[in-house]
Amino acid sequence: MFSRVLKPVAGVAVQNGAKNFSTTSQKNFKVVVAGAAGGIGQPLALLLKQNPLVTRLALYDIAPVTPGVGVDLSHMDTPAKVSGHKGPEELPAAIKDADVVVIPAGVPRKPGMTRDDLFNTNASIVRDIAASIAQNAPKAIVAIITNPVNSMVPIASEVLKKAGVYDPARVLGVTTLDVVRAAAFIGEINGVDPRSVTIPVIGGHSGVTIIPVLSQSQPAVKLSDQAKIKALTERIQEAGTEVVKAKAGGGSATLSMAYAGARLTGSVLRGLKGESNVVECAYVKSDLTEAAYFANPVVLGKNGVEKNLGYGKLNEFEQQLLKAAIPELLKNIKTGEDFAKK
Ligand SMILES: NC(=O)C1=CN([C@@H]2O[C@H](COP(=O)(O)OP(=O)(O)OC[C@H]3O[C@@H](n4cnc5c(N)ncnc54)[C@H](O)[C@@H]3O)[C@@H](O)[C@H]2O)C=CC1
Ligand SMILES: O=C([O-])CC(=O)C(=O)O
Repeated sequence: MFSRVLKPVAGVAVQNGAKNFSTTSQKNFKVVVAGAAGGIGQPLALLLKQNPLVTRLALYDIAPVTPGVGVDLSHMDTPAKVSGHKGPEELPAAIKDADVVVIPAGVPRKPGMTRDDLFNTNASIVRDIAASIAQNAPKAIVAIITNPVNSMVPIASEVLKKAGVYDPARVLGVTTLDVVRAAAFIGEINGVDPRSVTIPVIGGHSGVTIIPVLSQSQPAVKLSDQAKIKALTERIQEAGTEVVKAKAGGGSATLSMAYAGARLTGSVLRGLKGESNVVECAYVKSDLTEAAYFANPVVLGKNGVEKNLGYGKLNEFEQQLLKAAIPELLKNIKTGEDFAKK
């Protein structure tokens, strides 16, 4: 069951979950990457192949190269057994008995597009993968990278609900890249190792729904005036677009996303293994605000989301950001739910 949602607490610290992969694995985990041949999928698989908690790594994609990506990774001298699965007929075998399914399947943005512009293509991709999870690994933790995340998580949740296997503690939208970026930028400003920065980013994963809670940064952000805080906030909100523009038609963030996805997956596995105090921001089923799904720090445990830590105290500027985010989130969630209910 989804754990009770706690009242927002002040000054929530977000651990840098990827830093310490355990070397004494107490359990063997099967992880599936759905969309494994893509810009995110391949480096994500490369990173997961190095995680000692992963003993089976199943790569799924519709691209013909997928089995070859599997063969390539299988030559690495790390324990995880790799399998490659190509096309919908091989989806059930890929998903079967998975502990975690990470989904970066779907199209990325090109300059001038919003994440919402990806909805029409990506909605059915996520729906079909979720349907296979319902049949073949109903207890798996599902981590959705595919955009628009704000709408894809409601789609997967509705599909699992229809199949009678929905557990809100097991469906996460991956917002880790927002946290990673916020820490990178703050590290640069403060002149410290970004891995020593803890910063919650709450709300969702697009434009105004991305709310970096800079007032809770540890260490405090060394910016003197509000105009600079506003500019940093906007940079974090638009960081995805910064990459899309820089790649000039060649796609969106892939390598930093693979890093962030491997960190989130590693944290999910550490929670499943029974490690305590594993905290990450993720976009989850929520009753903290009007929005039925909301991102903020959560504790990951043996059944997925063990505890929702809330979003703590927001200053006046951050409260305004939250106010701006909610209508957009409500719209994105409705779009996803309406699609899934069709
Ligand atoms: N949550 C986040 O922070 C981020 C999300 N993204 C999103 O991740 C998604 C993937 O991005 P990239 O890897 O750059 O795209 P990509 O185009 O390089 O790779 C996508 C892969 O999905 C595969 N695919 C397409 N339809 C499929 C299906 N029905 N079943 C299985 N696989 C299928 C393609 O064959 C391709 O290999 C995009 O929607 C992008 O917007 C990207 C960056 C950050
Ligand atoms: O911006 C995009 O389209 C990809 C993405 O979600 C990100 O980089 O945050």
